[in-house]
Amino acid sequence: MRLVVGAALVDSLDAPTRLLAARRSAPPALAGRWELPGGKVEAGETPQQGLHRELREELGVAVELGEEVRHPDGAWPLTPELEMRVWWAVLTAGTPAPLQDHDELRWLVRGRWLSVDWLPGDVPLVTAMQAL
Ligand SMILES: Nc1nc2c([nH]c(=O)n2[C@H]2C[C@H](O)[C@@H](COP(=O)(O)OP(=O)(O)OP(=O)(O)O)O2)c(=O)[nH]1
Repeated sequence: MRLVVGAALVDSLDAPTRLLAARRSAPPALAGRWELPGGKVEAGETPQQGLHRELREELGVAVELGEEVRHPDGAWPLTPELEMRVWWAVLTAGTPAPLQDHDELRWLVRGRWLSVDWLPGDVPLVTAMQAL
């Protein structure tokens, strides 16, 4: 099982109102669907280190991580081969730009966090986040 890490990038850790969604540009099977920015953890990295690296590469930003958005079993199942862990995050430097892997970014207002076409594995996750 390969671990994917994602950021629930919001405007405030205490009272989040806006959530950043990113639209994938590749591969063809996933292009056009929305996800949380992030990616696969590499050998020798902690999940948090991998998440900081992915956010720097994909969006050109630095963040502060908050609490983990926990799944009761430890990680959110994505596919038979992939599972994801997610942390709340706020920007500390930079403005997110679709530098890599994405062709559009969108801040979603709370109450409308499910208004984009998320990758299927993200729907239960974003539903749980919005209910917190
Ligand atoms: N980043 C991210 N990936 C997700 C989410 N939901 C979801 O099903 N995935 C899937 C899509 C991909 O199959 C996988 C993440 O792989 P990726 O291709 O983004 O990883 P990566 O940037 O490390 O790229 P690579 O090493 O595969 O080239 O997880 C999500 O919310 N965020």
